[in-house]
Amino acid sequence: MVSTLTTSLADVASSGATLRAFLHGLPGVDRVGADQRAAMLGTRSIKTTAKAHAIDLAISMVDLTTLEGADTPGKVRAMCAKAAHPGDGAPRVAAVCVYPDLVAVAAEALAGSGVKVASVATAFPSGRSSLEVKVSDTALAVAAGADEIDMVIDRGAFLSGDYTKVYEEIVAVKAACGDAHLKVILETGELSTYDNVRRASWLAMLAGADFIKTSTGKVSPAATPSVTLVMLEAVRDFRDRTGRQVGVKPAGGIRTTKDAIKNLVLVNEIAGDEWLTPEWFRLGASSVLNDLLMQRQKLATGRYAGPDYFTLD
Ligand SMILES: O=C[C@H](O)COP(=O)(O)O
Repeated sequence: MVSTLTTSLADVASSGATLRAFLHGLPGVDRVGADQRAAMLGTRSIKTTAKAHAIDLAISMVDLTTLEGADTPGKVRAMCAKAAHPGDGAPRVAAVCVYPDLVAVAAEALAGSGVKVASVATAFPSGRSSLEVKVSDTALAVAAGADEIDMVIDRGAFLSGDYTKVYEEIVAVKAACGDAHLKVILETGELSTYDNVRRASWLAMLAGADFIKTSTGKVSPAATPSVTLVMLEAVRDFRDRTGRQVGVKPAGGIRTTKDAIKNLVLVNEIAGDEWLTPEWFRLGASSVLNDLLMQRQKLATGRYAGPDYFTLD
């Protein structure tokens, strides 16, 4: 059954018309219902023992990120040291995410640590360049040691209905990734509607995304609970239909332990606990790790450490 459906989905992209018909044939998202459900799940409280486990799980899912024009090799090395050994027995994070020119620095600093090197690519964050440049950006990052590539979709093409262009770019970038995993950033803050978030999620998955990611962190709103919910529904439904599991990465604006735990509740309730591992769920964030470490220490000792105890990101 699954293979028949997979085959029919493969045909979906055989022409622009069939792709459009498929994406516009997806059920519409009930915006009010999605907002209410996300808000309701965000109020769930968890017991202290479960909280300690949730904090460590969240730390292990962090893609510790720096994407600033002012980034230096020194800053990236310091981040990598913290990513691999956050301190006080906390688990290592999932990945360090940097611009392509800093991949080699991160790869050297993280060698043997188990922490992956992720690189944004494809003319991040706007995606406004030729396909040739995007593919080369990707190939260079992979050659420098990236284990994971975070590409952006062409939002202009998507919003003007040129789904084939978006699809073909993802397929080409996926090919340039080789063994590296591909995360496809939808930039949901520019997609206007939840229906578009659902369509872009399916488009990325059909084209071969290993992960779908909400945002670049450069556009607001970024990873709202509602868009994460819509994307979790999409990966759940995609797996039901094809048998292939795709990961989810909310990114941008996730700053506190509360934000992180709300995301874990969403994953558990919407996609299911098979997504509750760093293999299938990531939190893209520049500063949440410090708060997770502070709350972790508070739970263990009953008090907060001084403000200079944790290195600043
Ligand atoms: O992918 C991650 C984002 O770029 C980080 O955004 P943030 O600085 O809001 O945590």
